[in-house]
Amino acid sequence: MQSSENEYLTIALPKGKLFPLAVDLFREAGISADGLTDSSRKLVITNEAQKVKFIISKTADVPTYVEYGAADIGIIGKDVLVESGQDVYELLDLGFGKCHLMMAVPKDKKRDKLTDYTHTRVATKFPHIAEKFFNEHGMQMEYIKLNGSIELGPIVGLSESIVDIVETGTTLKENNLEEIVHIMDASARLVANRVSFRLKFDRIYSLTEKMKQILTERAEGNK
Ligand SMILES: Nc1ncnc2c1ncn2[C@@H]1O[C@H](COP(=O)(O)OP(=O)(O)OP(=O)(O)O)[C@@H](O)[C@H]1O
Ligand SMILES: O=P(O)(O)OC[C@H]1O[C@H](OP(=O)(O)OP(=O)(O)O)[C@H](O)[C@@H]1O
Repeated sequence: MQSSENEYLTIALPKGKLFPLAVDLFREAGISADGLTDSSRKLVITNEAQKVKFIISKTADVPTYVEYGAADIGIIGKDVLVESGQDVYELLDLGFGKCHLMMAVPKDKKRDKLTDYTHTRVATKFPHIAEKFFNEHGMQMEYIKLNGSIELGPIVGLSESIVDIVETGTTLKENNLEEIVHIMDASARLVANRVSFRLKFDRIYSLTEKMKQILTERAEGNK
């Protein structure tokens, strides 16, 4: 017999840039809850009629809630998902939150080729992705983990380079940095806990199909 907790679909949403986009998508898919707004300080928001609970989490923690089953599904950027190394089931590329991860250096300190940076310090919020990338290029690096404003690293002499997200390129430009190598593309993903996906298959599958349909209609509307 299922426990009453299993009657709910628990959804982990990241605070920050993806939050309003994720809320819009769920609303369009027919799932919402009173108080699901940017300004709310409530961490769990329940819609009893729909048997849905939203968990509002720090961005980097969404994959953890989903892997451990504290949330059945979640929305998270591919960058954060890969960095976390967490074992979740990736259901859908949501197409928003598009950006890419890259390495950048101060414009006036560019070296001739990538391998010329071997053994230098790189500041990043994504040390695992960075290390994998540099290892693949046979480069040993020193990684300095920062939690934000990564571009400061080379400006204040903390590191020679950064590995970070670029969306419009404005932050790089305003800080006299230049992208020297593209590492990976990213966008928001719908993910599921592997056990929840089996136990709550009908609900999760029909929600995924509904979202697919919405994304297709949005894409056609943009043509
Ligand atoms: N310009 C951008 N800057 C940062 N992230 C972006 C950008 N464009 C798209 N994204 C995507 O949005 C996700 C969430 O970004 P956001 O800045 O809200 O998170 P965060 O800075 O990690 O959160 P927190 O402030 O809680 O540490 C990123 O992981 C990435 O996938
Ligand atoms: O190419 P752009 O459009 O300028 O966007 C890129 C910037 O956005 C992100 O920072 P965020 O706003 O998440 O702040 P943070 O530095 O605190 O992580 C990222 O780390 C870059 O700094």
